[in-house]
Amino acid sequence: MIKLVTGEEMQLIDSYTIKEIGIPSMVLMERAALGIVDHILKRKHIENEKVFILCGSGNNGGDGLAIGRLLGNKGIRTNIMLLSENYTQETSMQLKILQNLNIKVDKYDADQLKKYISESDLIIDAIFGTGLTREVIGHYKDTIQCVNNEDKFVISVDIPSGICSKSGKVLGVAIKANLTVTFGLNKLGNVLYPGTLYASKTNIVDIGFPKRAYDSRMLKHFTFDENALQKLPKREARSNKGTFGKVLVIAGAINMSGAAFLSAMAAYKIGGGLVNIMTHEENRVIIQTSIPEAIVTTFNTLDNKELDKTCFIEFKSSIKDANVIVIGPGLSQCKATKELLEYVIRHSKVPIIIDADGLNVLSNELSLIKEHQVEIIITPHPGEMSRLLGVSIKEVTENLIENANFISKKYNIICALKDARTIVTNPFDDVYINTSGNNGMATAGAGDVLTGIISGLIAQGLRPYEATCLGVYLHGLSGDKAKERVGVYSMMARDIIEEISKVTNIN
Ligand SMILES: NC(=O)C1=CN([C@@H]2O[C@H](COP(=O)(O)OP(=O)(O)OC[C@H]3O[C@@H](n4cnc5c(N)ncnc54)[C@H](O)[C@@H]3O)[C@@H](O)[C@H]2O)[C@@H](O)CC1
Ligand SMILES: Nc1ncnc2c1ncn2[C@@H]1O[C@H](COP(=O)(O)OP(=O)(O)O)[C@@H](O)[C@H]1O
Ligand SMILES: [K+]
Repeated sequence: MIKLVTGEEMQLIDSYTIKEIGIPSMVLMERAALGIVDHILKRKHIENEKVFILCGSGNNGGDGLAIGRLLGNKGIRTNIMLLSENYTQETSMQLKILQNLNIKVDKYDADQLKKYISESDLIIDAIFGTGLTREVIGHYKDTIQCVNNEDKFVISVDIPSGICSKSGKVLGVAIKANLTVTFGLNKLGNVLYPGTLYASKTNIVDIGFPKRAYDSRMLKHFTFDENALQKLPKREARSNKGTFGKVLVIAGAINMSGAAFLSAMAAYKIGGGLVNIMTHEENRVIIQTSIPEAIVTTFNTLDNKELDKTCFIEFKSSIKDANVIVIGPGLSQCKATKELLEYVIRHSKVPIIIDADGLNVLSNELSLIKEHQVEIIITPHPGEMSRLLGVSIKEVTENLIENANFISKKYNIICALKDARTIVTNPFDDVYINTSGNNGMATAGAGDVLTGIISGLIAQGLRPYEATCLGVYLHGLSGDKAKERVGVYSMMARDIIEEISKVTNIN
């Protein structure tokens, strides 16, 4: 698990380290500067290059001054410009050290700035870090625009200047970096859109924050890297298909068998023991032919699109047998879907994953999930979430974490809000931010695959929140493998399924 922090949280970690532990601020700053210099010195022809460092008045600017000093020591041609005059204590001390060494530091001058930018090969952005609190205006804005207008390699110190460290939003204007080197823990702003596009590649350097400084805080945001594959459920040697759980997939109205197929296939491919598909009677043959490994039970609808109630006899025993239930993919928004959903919520004793049309039906009657007895996971995309919350899609996508948090808390459920950075929340404020996946996955059916993966993980015994976070991560990773094989243009949902085995086959 990789923790992520807001600027505010990082500042608390900074001040705990400095005030409670006693590591001097200047020591941290020196290590931060050394971390950046390491990256600069890795450049192939750095000895022939010219570096230009832009510094603000806060400690991010202090890092910049220290970088300038260390590069000067290495004989690298460096120009430094300070953009303002009300320095923090540390930045004043850094400036004093540079003065003692007779290192020139320019004050802001628009013409000189343009000259330095055009002369340099590498620009170091140390204007604002985690202390940015408001819109960037005036000569700061002009400076950032000047940098962005020239095609130079830019390294941002900690976070691209102009990006909000908590939300990833651009506060007016922001540096477009080629590389961001961040300290201690990665900042949310470097991971969330649009900030992540400005940060480009992000490297984290350890500057000596003691582990206790992180552990003493309730850090709620996290992400995964490939180490998360260790969390895959263990497969006992002495086992049978019952060991790995039973998934019930309630999916597929007339002519919509595809969604049921994709969810069920994904549930099998991730290791679920047995999948029972409950689908419309019309889909029986196609489903049985396309996925003979699945058990098929069916329901029928009457002329008015209500459910033919005789199906409840078989339905009851399917629900009783299942370890996890998926409901919604391709069900359509008819009365039957509402009846099925209501029945499942009332009678299930196992976790329920509600997706697609299950969510659309739910948005007309959220009271259905108010008094649920079991864990509920919803997997909306922004359109479905906007209907659930009665707000615009823009409001959803601009505040993914807040919206996912809100619905999780209000209804006591798990929410996987799907986007290019899917967010998974629970009622206890935990926030998983997914960084796997790619734009090839913006293809019909990719969401059905995700539901199947999550259900298969729950069937094998993972707890619902853990399964949802891991499922989202593995889904993205499978998409990344599919990108390598077929590329983003040709990727189809079935390509993601095909790659699940490559992702899980780790031993
Ligand atoms: N000892 C420490 O505290 C350490 C801090 N570090 C660096 O310090 C940074 C955080 O430093 P600070 O908290 O001083 O904050 P920043 O350096 O991000 O700058 C904040 C300063 O800019 C001003 N400001 C904020 N928004 C502005 C705007 N829109 N227009 C103009 N001025 C604006 C603030 O009033 C403040 O003076 C980190 O990102 C990191 O780079 C590192 O050196 C590691 C150690
Ligand atoms: N640009 C992207 N980067 C990463 N993941 C993406 C991107 N676009 C889509 N996805 C993922 O693909 C899936 C699409 O799901 P969804 O919109 O429900 O599709 P459908 O309803 O067609 O099945 C989600 O899990 C989403 O996170
Ligand atoms: K910066």
